[in-house]
Amino acid sequence: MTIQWFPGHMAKARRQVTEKLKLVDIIFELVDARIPQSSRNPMIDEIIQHKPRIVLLNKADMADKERTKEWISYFKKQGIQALAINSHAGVGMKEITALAKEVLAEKFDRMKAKGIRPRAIRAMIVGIPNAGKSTLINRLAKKNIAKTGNTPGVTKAQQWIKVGKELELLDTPGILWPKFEDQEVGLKLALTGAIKDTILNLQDIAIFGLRFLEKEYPERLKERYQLETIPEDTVELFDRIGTFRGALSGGGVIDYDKVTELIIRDIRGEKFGPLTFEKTEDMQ
Ligand SMILES: Nc1nc2c(ncn2[C@@H]2O[C@H](COP(=O)(O)OP(=O)(O)OP(=O)(O)O)[C@@H](O)[C@H]2O)c(=O)[nH]1
Repeated sequence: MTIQWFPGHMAKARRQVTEKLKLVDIIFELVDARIPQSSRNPMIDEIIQHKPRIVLLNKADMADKERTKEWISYFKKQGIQALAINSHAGVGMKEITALAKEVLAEKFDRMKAKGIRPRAIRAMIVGIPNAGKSTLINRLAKKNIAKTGNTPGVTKAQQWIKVGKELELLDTPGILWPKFEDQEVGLKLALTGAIKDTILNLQDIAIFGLRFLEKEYPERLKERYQLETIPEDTVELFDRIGTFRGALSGGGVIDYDKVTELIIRDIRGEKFGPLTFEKTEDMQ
């Protein structure tokens, strides 16, 4: 969450994923279901080459269910299987193995036809910081962390986590960078807590959040702050929210810093219900 990405870090992160690619049959690309596009690494296709993959839309509990369905169809249209999960509560865990088996069925059938003894599917999780990689690994691991240095082709002993009989997971995920140079992507990453607040102007984040709510979920915005109408003027909107929530400074005037913080906290804290900040129809 505190990573500052510089070209050197990016090259190293990429190398680490590339090195481990040959150890696994499949990549689990973990994204945040609230921002399925902005939480992806911009070079992911190039990095993982033709390795089979599944996109896991994590934190699905915090995302708009209808939009999540649309994103799953979107990925499928691109030829990528996708699944909504909640690593925190352990929802969708069994489905991960089932889907991996489905994606790899042909490869494993071919291995069987050649007389190769059946083995567990080997997988690695990759994703940007805060996507939930550790939470997912812990959830899948339970207590089944097994050290196996005898995997053919493994020079350095890798820690594999056994997930049932049919899946083995590398215990260290690949951490990749987001497309942070895009201002809107940055704002979405900040609103979902994926990047440090200090990188962006807090008021910009709050305003982006409010205008997003106004456009996509106006009733929820009105209800939360008891607004009959949503003022076009941002200062007026802040004033109305600040007055309603009593975000005042010592002298009784609106404290815009307090208003900013409470808006961001409300959005991150699901006070507007489950939200998804991007739509498949906006993809070119
Ligand atoms: N609501 C919800 N929260 C989740 C879920 N998965 C992870 N989280 C939370 O998201 C935050 C980040 O999770 P981590 O597992 O630390 O993320 P990470 O990808 O390992 O992060 P880095 O170590 O920074 O790369 C934590 O506060 C988790 O509790 C989920 O499915 N639902």
